[in-house]
Amino acid sequence: MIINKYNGCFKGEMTVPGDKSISHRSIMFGSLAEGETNVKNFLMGEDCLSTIGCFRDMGVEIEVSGTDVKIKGVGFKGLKKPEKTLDAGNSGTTIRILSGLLACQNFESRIDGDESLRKRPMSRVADPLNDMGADMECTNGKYPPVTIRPVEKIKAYRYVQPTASAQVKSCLLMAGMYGEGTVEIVQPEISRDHTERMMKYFGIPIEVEGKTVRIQKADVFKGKDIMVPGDISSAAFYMVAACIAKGSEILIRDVGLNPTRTGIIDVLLQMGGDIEIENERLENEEPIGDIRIKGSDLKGIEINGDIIPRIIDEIPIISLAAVFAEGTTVISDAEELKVKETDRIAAVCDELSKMGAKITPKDDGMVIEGTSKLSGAAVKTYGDHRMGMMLALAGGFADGDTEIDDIECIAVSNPDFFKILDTVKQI
Ligand SMILES: O=C(O)C1=C[C@@H](OP(=O)(O)O)[C@@H](O)[C@H](O)C1
Ligand SMILES: C=C(OP(=O)(O)O)C(=O)O
Repeated sequence: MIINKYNGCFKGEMTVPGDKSISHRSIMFGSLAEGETNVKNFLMGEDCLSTIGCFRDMGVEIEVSGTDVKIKGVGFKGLKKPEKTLDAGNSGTTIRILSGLLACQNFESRIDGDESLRKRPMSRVADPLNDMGADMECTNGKYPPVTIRPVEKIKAYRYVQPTASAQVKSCLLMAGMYGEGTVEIVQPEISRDHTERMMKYFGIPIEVEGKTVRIQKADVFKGKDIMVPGDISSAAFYMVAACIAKGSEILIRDVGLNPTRTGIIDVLLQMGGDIEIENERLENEEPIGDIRIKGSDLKGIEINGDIIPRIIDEIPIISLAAVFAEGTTVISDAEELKVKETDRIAAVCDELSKMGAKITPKDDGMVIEGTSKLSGAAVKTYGDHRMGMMLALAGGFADGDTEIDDIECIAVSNPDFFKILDTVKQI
């Protein structure tokens, strides 16, 4: 795909598709509930469709109409043995959280994914699950496909997480629902807490105390209606575009504002961004509101420590904001980027460098010297949706044309990325 330089700014209102993390979890808990769960504003992105596929393969009836999803819950113990290997596609969230659930079923299962997923570590869930008494086997000790066999029982367990990860936490919470005693997870920093909130919403016995989360064996729970807020990780791309382009003013309505996800707002404010939150409210235990962003002069900052889990998926687009900021931005403590859909430290640095950015990788992040200038180049997404969307915007701000090798990957989290951008683009 060829991207031409944008000549104007961004003005107007938009909504973004439903939150990916919450959409995944709505299928998981809706399937395990008794009776119907109706989900509105579900993200019809490929990752969430993979989760739907996995539950359908385990006998759950799931009807999709537009962005509405009706799940006919089979109950806590009602999943059926899949006839084939479950396919998590490109989705780390699907394969990791599902592993915790599959570990507690009375049937053997196998779950696999695409070429990118097959390179992502599964030992981070297999090791603690096996310590709890599960029987999970990874390929070459570490990777998908994984095989999970039934066991007699899942034991009480306390796990101190070496790295903040909502996928690992959620996986263990899933297993904890079926366990014989308390499962306690201690987080180094608080990662996104959508699982905890959704468990509370469904009446599952979960307890949160600071960085510690505890779960007891769950009982039957009933289906509920779920309204999925807009995905702040998708909104982040438009927020940065509006910050960079002078004269812009956009309003993004109905975005999830869960404090474990709003690091992008904090980072942009600290960089000098002009951002206001309006119309804040709570929908099924999740905060939601509207975000107003105006074009502004950005400055470089240091980004590290406990904000990292709150911006983990936003770092590629924050890197682009840093290119258009005055001064240097240093991102540290972000080693986790190396095990996403691609190594996002290397990919961001290599591709933005091709466009003339002054960006240097380091072991746990990158250093970006703001130059406010990019030149069109031939760049690669590595099949990573967040790289695709970041490079598309980088191309719009670059002099000359930018050629992106594979833009299809953006369908993983925002199939309407360009359509939404066009609604606010001023020429
Ligand atoms: O639980 C989730 O929904 C997610 C957790 C994060 O991964 P980690 O748990 O690996 O940090 C994030 O990067 C991913 O996009 C979604
Ligand atoms: C890392 C991501 O997703 P997942 O881990 O679910 O593949 C992402 O969406 O940026």
